[in-house]
Amino acid sequence: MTTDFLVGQIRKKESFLCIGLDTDLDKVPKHLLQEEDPIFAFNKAIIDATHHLCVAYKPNTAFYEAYGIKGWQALEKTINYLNINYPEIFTIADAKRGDIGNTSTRYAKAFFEDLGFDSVTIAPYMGRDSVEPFLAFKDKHTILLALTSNMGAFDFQTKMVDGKELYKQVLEISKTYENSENLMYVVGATKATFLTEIRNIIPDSFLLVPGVGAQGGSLSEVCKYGMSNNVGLLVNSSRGIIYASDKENFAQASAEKAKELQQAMSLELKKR
Ligand SMILES: O=C(O)c1cc(=O)[nH]c(=O)n1[C@@H]1O[C@H](COP(=O)(O)O)[C@@H](O)[C@H]1O
Repeated sequence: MTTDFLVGQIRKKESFLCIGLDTDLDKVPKHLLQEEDPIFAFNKAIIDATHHLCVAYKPNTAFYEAYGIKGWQALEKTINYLNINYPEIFTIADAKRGDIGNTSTRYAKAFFEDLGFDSVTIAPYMGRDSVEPFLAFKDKHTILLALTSNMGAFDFQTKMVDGKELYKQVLEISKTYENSENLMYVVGATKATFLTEIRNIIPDSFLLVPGVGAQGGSLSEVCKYGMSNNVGLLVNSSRGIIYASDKENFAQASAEKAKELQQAMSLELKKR
């Protein structure tokens, strides 16, 4: 998917919501556990109830890998279901990969070619040759961790390196990578005030912003400091939406939570 198409969808739906499909069988409604594939049954119900309110879905692969082959099959069914039924949706494999070039090429094939995701999250720690194999795929997006939402972000990401915070070095150096136009970045919603300086370095890049909802980040702060001329934001909520209820009406309840965020996003878009 091109970035222009994504921006068009954001304008049309008045939403830059990404719903995180962090599907955990300890948290899904009990009646689904009798289904042949409870993970897919849960995801399908959530997707059917919420697709008009969001522009992206982000399955975090940990939640699928945790169930072995069955989990991986559920992930494959989920991405196929999205690509066939809702091709206008931007899909993110939240896998946080990155390795020596030869290995990164195989990860890129796995997520972009075999599974058919539009994007994948990547850890930048191994540098240029670990990221460029992902960037080589046309109309696919590589979402580099810049400043993450967790407390551990302060262990390394904000440390000074050559007179500049490490996360700023990640932003600046990654701009020199081949096909860097295919880069997006992760910035946690809990770090919203950092967004002004981040936007000075990458004024137009899309940011995946997790951390509203369960982690306490503020949507209005993220928009105030992070919105660009082309919106440039995909704001993710996982638990805050998908576990709104553990009863039969769980999908409807998740749609209500998604609608609350979509309406707040619509207001933010109108402010600009
Ligand atoms: O890459 C991510 O998506 C990510 C980066 C980050 O800095 N913080 C973060 O929470 N995430 C992911 O975003 C999702 C947040 O989930 P909730 O806190 O339930 O909304 C999880 O899948 C996290 O793994």
